[in-house]
Amino acid sequence: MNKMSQQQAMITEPITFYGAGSMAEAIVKGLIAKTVVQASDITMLNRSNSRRLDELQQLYSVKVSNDSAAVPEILQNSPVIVLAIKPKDAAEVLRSLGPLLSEDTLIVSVIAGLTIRTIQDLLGRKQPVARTMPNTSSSIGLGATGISYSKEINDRQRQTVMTLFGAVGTVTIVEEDKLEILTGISGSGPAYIYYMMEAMMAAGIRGGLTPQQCRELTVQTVLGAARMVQLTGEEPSALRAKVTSPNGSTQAAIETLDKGDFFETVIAAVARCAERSKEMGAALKEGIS
Ligand SMILES: NC(=O)C1=CN([C@@H]2O[C@H](COP(=O)(O)OP(=O)(O)OC[C@H]3O[C@@H](n4cnc5c(N)ncnc54)[C@H](O)[C@@H]3O)[C@@H](O)[C@H]2O)C=CC1
Ligand SMILES: O=C(O)[C@@H]1CCC=N1
Repeated sequence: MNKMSQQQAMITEPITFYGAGSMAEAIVKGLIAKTVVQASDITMLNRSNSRRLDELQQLYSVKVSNDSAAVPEILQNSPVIVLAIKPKDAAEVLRSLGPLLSEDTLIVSVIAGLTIRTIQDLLGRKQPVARTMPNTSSSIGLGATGISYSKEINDRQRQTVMTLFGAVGTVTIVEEDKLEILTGISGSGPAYIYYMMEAMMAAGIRGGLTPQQCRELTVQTVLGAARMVQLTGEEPSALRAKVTSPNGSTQAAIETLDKGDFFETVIAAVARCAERSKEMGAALKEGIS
């Protein structure tokens, strides 16, 4: 795996986000905050929700459209199209998109499970594709994005993709068959951490702390733990050992987690996430034939 951190270059070509939901907004918010792309170069599309588009336009000064008469021309004139729709909507969108593309239009997909091969089959052409798996922390510049490229992609397009996602966090290039397990760790991962935080806060409230106190203590604890791993370079297991006094309170807590098979349960959750991504991809592939 090849890791790269933030890139400072600018993207000067128009980018269209096909789908204007949580993930598209997270990326756009991060891009605008880093001024890597001018807001006037970004267009966000959805099917019908005009209120949502108005909100995005007001927040980020981007262009927006859900006008079915105007959308084909927007797509035809966009050298970079980011697919940010749900997997269930992907087949229909890709089939209609294929005939509108130029040979070198770059397709960037954030859709879980959807393979490069299926994207090209649905488009009906061997388009340059970057299959990516970002996460919602991109909105604050702390995303972690996994990327795999189709062989049709050129160096300039690779650079555009690196700039796009490097501006909103770290980028990890992987073989395409590793993107599902990567989804299990970093694509869906924020949700597991939030779930853990929900449980810690609930425990604190049950123990008599105020919700505000629980929130502050939990957030700082998670933030501090992540930064400790990052800044010390130590393994999480070594840092855990430093918190865990023999026969102390932490050991008692870890033993309780182990009774619930915590470690293996997390591994099973990541594996099931990866498997579900594959299932979603397979369903889209089956839809072709
Ligand atoms: N939410 C997350 O944490 C992550 C999501 N993803 C991927 O991002 C993709 C989008 O997910 P979310 O943003 O969470 O979904 P969402 O439901 O918030 O957004 C989907 C957007 O697509 C639009 N859309 C649907 N059909 C359309 C059509 N025919 N034409 C134009 N627009 C259309 C919807 O109006 C909506 O704006 C999914 O494929 C998901 O796998 C990837 C990484 C993380
Ligand atoms: O839950 C999902 O399917 C998407 C993919 C990664 C995060 N959210």
